[in-house]
Amino acid sequence: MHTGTTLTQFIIEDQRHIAGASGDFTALLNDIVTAIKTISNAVNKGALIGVMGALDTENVQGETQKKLDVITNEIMIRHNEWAGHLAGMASEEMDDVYLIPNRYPLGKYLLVFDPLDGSSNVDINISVGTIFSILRAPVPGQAASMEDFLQPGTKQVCAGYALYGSSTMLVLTTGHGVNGFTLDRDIGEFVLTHPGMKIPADTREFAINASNQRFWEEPVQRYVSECLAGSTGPRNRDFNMRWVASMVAEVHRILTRGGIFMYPRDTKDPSKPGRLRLMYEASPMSFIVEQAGGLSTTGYERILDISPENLHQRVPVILGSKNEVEVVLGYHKA
Ligand SMILES: O=P(O)(O)OC[C@H]1O[C@](O)(COP(=O)(O)O)[C@@H](O)[C@@H]1O
Ligand SMILES: [Mg+2]
Ligand SMILES: [Mg+2]
Repeated sequence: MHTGTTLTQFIIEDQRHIAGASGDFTALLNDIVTAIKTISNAVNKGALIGVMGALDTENVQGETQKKLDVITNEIMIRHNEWAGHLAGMASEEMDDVYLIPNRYPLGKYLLVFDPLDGSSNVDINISVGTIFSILRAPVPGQAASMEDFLQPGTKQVCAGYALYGSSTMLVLTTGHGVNGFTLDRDIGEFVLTHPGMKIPADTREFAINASNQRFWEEPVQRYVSECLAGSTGPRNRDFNMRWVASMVAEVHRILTRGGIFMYPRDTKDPSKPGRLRLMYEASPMSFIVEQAGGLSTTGYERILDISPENLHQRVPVILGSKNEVEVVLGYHKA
């Protein structure tokens, strides 16, 4: 598909090759895209419309919610609940499954999302995003239970993220590679600008929150200290470091120029095997990274193979350039 193609045209063409495609998926994605455009406007307007700052409420993870965490969650719900494509929704900002109101028909898909990723950055005007994953409802047309959502990442029909940065971009996969679109506000359409995104296999750029160093396991301690030793150490080359504290921005950088992103298991809070959530952060990002030729692991297993036990389960995440992730994997096996 040539650059300049709109996202709507792209998806229609993509789905044309799927036998028995009913158009439901295309319509669902269209609703998600409308929600993302609405979120992009709200994030972009920021203080102008009084959406900066925190609320005195906490989400199920015990995190203080930002106003925009709740506003973006509402926008995703309102744009996706009515059209009859979904049997249920789940989100970082909602304890349980969101049941589609009786007045709307039920569909054959499930939508899981992180409405605002990187929310610690929203008040300081650093890139944030939205992450989403689409699964099939085990029983189409029937209200989904929590168990219906607990499917391994390999079962995803589609995964994507929106990045609200200097430009608003949408990057997604339906299992046929990864494509990036940029929002042209003049025509109100996402336009294909980054066809067939591929992660370079090698990199000299790592991303990790170094303030957690004393809690890391030995394999990660070793990997990071060797990167820091650079050309004076066993890796014989210098490395650069980045940490944006928005997973969407980190993954987008890696899709664009390579790199390795790590939020590994640490001993900071033994009850938490990681910081990032499987269903609406690690799984969709792993589908995208693998479709772009990268690797995504906990250090011990492929993230897409994990069978979820609950909606808000956390996992360690190590993803990015294939050859570099394999170095870290090797240290976990050593
Ligand atoms: O604050 P830390 O430890 O640097 O963690 C940053 C990580 O937390 C997150 O912000 C968590 O996501 P949410 O903002 O959606 O809760 C990730 O985007 C990011 O990679
Ligand atoms: Mg997040
Ligand atoms: Mg979030």
